[in-house]
This record gives sequence, C-alpha cells and structure tokens, in this order.
Amino acid sequence: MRIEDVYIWDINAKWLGISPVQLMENAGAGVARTIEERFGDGLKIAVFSGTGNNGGDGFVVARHLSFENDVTLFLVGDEAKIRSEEAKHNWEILKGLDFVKIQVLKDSSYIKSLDLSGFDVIVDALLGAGTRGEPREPIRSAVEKINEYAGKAKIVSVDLPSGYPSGIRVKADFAVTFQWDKEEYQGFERVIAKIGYPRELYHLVGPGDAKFALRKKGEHKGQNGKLLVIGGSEDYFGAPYLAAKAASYLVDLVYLAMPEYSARRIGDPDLILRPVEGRNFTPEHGDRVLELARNVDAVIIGPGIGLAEEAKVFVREFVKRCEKPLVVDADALKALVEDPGVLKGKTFILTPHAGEFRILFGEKPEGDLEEKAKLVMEKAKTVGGTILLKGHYDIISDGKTWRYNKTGNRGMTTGGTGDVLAGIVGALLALGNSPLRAASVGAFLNGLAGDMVKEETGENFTALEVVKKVPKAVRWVEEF
Ligand SMILES: NC(=O)C1=CN([C@@H]2O[C@H](COP(=O)(O)OP(=O)(O)OC[C@H]3O[C@@H](n4cnc5c(N)ncnc54)[C@H](O)[C@@H]3O)[C@@H](O)[C@H]2O)[C@H](O)CC1
Ligand SMILES: [K+]
Repeated sequence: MRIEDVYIWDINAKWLGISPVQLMENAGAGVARTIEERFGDGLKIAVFSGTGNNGGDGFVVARHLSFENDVTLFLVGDEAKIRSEEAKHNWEILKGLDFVKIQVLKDSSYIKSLDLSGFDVIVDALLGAGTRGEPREPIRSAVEKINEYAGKAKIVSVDLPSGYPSGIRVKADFAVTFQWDKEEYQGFERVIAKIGYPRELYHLVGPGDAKFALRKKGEHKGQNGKLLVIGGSEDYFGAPYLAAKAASYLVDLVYLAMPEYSARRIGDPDLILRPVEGRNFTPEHGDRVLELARNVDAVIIGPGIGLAEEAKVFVREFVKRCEKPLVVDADALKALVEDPGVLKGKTFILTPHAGEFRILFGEKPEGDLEEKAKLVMEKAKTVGGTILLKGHYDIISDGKTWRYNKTGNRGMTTGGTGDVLAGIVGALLALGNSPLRAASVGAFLNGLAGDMVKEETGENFTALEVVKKVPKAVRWVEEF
C-alpha cells in the first residue's frame, strides 16, 4: 500500500458513509491506546500538533489521554490555519475542556526557549502524510525542540516522524501508523493501529479511484489523451459511435475507424472519422489502421465489428501487430477465441459479459462475489492482461488483485451500454491509467452515468442518454 492509496481509501470510506471524523477518532484513539499499553497512565504528556490532519489526530490523542494523564497540547502554527472540518471539530472540543492545557506556538524563538523537562511522553503530531520537503518554521523549531529530549522522554509519532522523509525529522521511539504499513515508510519503528476500514475497501471501486484516474495530465491539446476506436460493420454503426462519443468527453481527440459503408451515417463534429473501404474490416485494412494507431495513446477494437470471417482475421492480425494499450470488446473477443496467443506480451483489457467470458475461457463465472472474482483473477493471470467481467456487480482483475463495481442499474441491460463502457475504459487508458484502474473506474463512471439517467427518467432509457451523462458523472466525482 502506498500513501496515495490512503487518500483513495478515505474518499471511498466517505462514500460508504464512514466520515473523516470517524477515521480521525479511530486514528487518535489507536495512538492513545498504544501509549497506554506501553507506558501505563498517571503520566505527564505533551502533544505537539500541526494544523493539518496529523495535528487533528493529535487533538484526539490529547483528549483520550486526558482521562488518566496530565496533558498539555501545543498547537504549532496559526489556529485559523486548521484546515479540515474534522480537525476543526476536534480542536473545538479540546478548547472546551478544562483539564487539557493548551498553548498556541507561532513564534520560533519562543519555541526554542521552551522547557519540556518533566514530560514523560511527547506525542509528535506536527506533520504527517501531507508533508512536502523539509519542515518550515515554526514546525522546524518544534521538531528540533522535541529532539532535545530524545532518550529523556518517550517520543511517539503519529503516522510518521514529523519531517520524514527529509533528514530534519523527529527522533521518535516509534510511530503509530494507520490500518497498514505504507511502502514509503522505512527506517523507523512502526506500530499499526486499525482505524475502521471495512474489507470492502480492498476491492470496491469508488469515487476515490475515479478522482485519481481523472486527474488532468497537461494543458495542451493532445496531452490529455488520444484514442482510436476501431469498429462497425455492414450490420452495425451505432456501437462504435457510442464508444467514441462517450470517450470524447474524457480525452482530447477521438479517431473513429469504420468501414466506409457505415461511416457514411455518422456526422458528428466531435469525432474524427477515418473510414476504410467496403462494408467490413478485412486484413487489407491492417496497415492503414496500424498507421492510425501509431498516433494515439490507446485503442479500442470491437464495438459493432461483427462476425464476418474477414473481420475476425483483421482483428487477430491487428491485435498481434498493435503496440498500444488495447481494449478488446464485443465481437473482437469472439475473434480472439481462435487464437488468443495474439495477445501475448500486449497491454490489454478484455471486457466480456458472462456469456463472452464462457466462450473465451470455457468456464462460467458462478457462485458468490469472491468465487467469481477468483475465477476472473485466475483467467487474467493466464492471459497476462486485465479482464473486466460485466454484470450486476462488475468484476475487474489484472491477475494480481481484483476490484468490483456496484454502480449501475437494471435499465443498463439496454443495447449499447457495453459500448459506452468500452469507450470510457479506453479513454481512461489513453489518459495513462493502469489497465486495472482504467477498467475499474470505467465501470464505475459508466454505472454512475446510468444511475443519473435513471434518477431523471426511470429505468427505460437508451445508451445515448448514458453517454450524455458522462460529463455530469465526472463532475460529481470531482466535487465528491
Ligand atoms: N487514512 C488515514 O491514514 C488517516 C490519516 N489521518 C491523518 O492525516 C494525516 C495526513 O493529513 P494531511 O492534512 O493531508 O497532512 P499533514 O497533517 O501532514 O499536514 C499537511 C499540512 O502541513 C503543511 N505542510 C506540508 N509540508 C510542510 C512542511 N515541509 N513544513 C511545514 N508545513 C508543511 C501543509 O501546508 C498542510 O497544511 C496522516 O498523516 C494521518 O495522521 C486522518 O486523521 C485519519 C485517516
Ligand atoms: K507526525
């Protein structure tokens, strides 16, 4: 687990109704319990808090320990700078208490002159996971002050020794870090305190994942993704259109390669049409379409491409030669059944529903969520790519881990929503996301857009209406 995961988990926890105040309470309580277990009670304790959430944890620690200890809270910095609602909430509680002494320290020279002798335990809640660079004043003086007492008082850091990873950091006896150890944390002793995340958070896709997947990459045209959609046939033109249109809300440029016969019916200025001759894709189109793929960040192949023999051969040859991250959807999946070997060494996402999954892998996903997930994970590992199994709960795996998505509703059984999903997933891939994240967040956004349509119109809607809600779904995520 990395620090980034913590921010994602906290947002997803909030989505599940677990408020940041609850998490902070559990974090502070965990630190206080650890201190009591190690050092007993009846002690004189100093808690140093900064104005971020690490400091907020410190406010909770001070309150919990005040029950059976003599506690002084030093706020280092300006009270007005206490940022988050949860930290403010705990600060207000603390200010109303008579048995916790509070001192606000804004002035570095005053901090340098502090005398901390007599304190048995010093709790360091100055800076946590939000630290950037070396500690600045007046935090820096507080770090140096605490370090004067290393070896004399017990020093316990909240989450990490303040100042870490820079060299100017608190010399802690140990740190109490939350829920799980972080990959970034090294070179100091850590105790883990659980803070009340349910197991769902390992697997459930939520707005936290989506926020990270949607981060803008640059300010110039083309820096925020270029995508090629390959699809359509004599039988279908709507499917590749839906995929391309959905993607066009998320990336800078969408190219749509289609047989000329069906491309004629599309006149959408948001998309760049790249027709190929004839009624279906054939192996002769390979060079031209590969040329188009060279110019983009990711490729979707399959929506509406049909099951004509020549189209299937085209799909296999294209996939074999394509160097870009790929989403393989719909009939293109069936084309691969005859030679899945063409996927070898590629970066790709397969997006089957249960029926296509069975045709591809010879097994039907059955049983409860974990049983199905195990099967998806096993098959993803075998093919060496990412699988997004569409269903009531979508299940996504890259062969190493698995996620599931719960957004969406019964109305989404309408034709074309799978194409919309492929479009969103392809766009997220073109934005530079890992296949696992692109597929997970794609399922989440597609379902969310569908839920927004349902809220307005009920369960009888069409795929194009889902497409049109994509920007609203994105805004919801950004504002969450
Ligand atoms: N899920 C969890 O693990 C939870 C952890 N909690 C605690 O929250 C902190 C992270 O909080 P955050 O507010 O993001 O960051 P900080 O407290 O580290 O403070 C950022 C604060 O400090 C300023 N700042 C940044 N760098 C410096 C610097 N070099 N010098 C001076 N000041 C700096 C910045 O401007 C911000 O204002 C985590 O560590 C946990 O302790 C939650 O309470 C529960 C969930
Ligand atoms: K700290």
